[in-house]
Amino acid sequence: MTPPLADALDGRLIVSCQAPPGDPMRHTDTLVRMTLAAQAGGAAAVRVNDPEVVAAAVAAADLPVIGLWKDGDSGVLITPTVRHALALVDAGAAVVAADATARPRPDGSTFADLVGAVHAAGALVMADVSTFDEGREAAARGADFVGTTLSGYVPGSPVQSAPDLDLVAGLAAAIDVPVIAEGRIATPEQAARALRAGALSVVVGTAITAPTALTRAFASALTP
Ligand SMILES: CC(=O)N[C@H](C=O)[C@@H](O)[C@H](O)[C@H](O)COP(=O)(O)O
Repeated sequence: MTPPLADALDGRLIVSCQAPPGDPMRHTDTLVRMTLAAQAGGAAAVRVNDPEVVAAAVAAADLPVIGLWKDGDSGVLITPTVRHALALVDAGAAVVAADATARPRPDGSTFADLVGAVHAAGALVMADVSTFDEGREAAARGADFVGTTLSGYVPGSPVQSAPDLDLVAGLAAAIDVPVIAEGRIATPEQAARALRAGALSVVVGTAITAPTALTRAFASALTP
């Protein structure tokens, strides 16, 4: 069944308002300001890391918040356990984004366990996958959205500088669950192409909300 939230996301942009550890932008008020800027610019939703930032974004903005909680040093990092997922629901996330790759989760739970817990708590789940098989499996396990977030970041998926629009198209043709294109979408044209490939909506992070990474790209291009 398609959730009503899918109607609000259909054909629209989701902005990922995150900053990596150690980045000067990793500051709750700053990330809330990014969220408000995304809202002012016409985003349909935001994707936000950490329960504290999720709660602050939910309080400040009038947009659905897709929450994730990146934790750990290796393996499954994006919302690795049921405890992390439920903390995001408590913080007000409309959707919990979680790693749905085939790798073991640190609490021994399955992705289906996480889906069941989040649904029971009243929120939806976005499965972050790296391959076609993972996307199909996540849909079968009850994910409400499947995102191509982890393609290129997990062994077994193709490393490339462009977005993985083949994965978007393959999943969109094969599963009933809406597909969200995410990862390395760097221009408005690429975002539009992702929709034409079959995505319900498109997440853009670095190209909009990462001044440190963007500055680094310009600065290094000027270095002889
Ligand atoms: C792989 C991983 O951990 N991705 C994270 C997921 O939340 C974020 O670091 C990305 O910025 C996000 O997916 C948006 O992608 P891009 O910044 O390429 O537009």
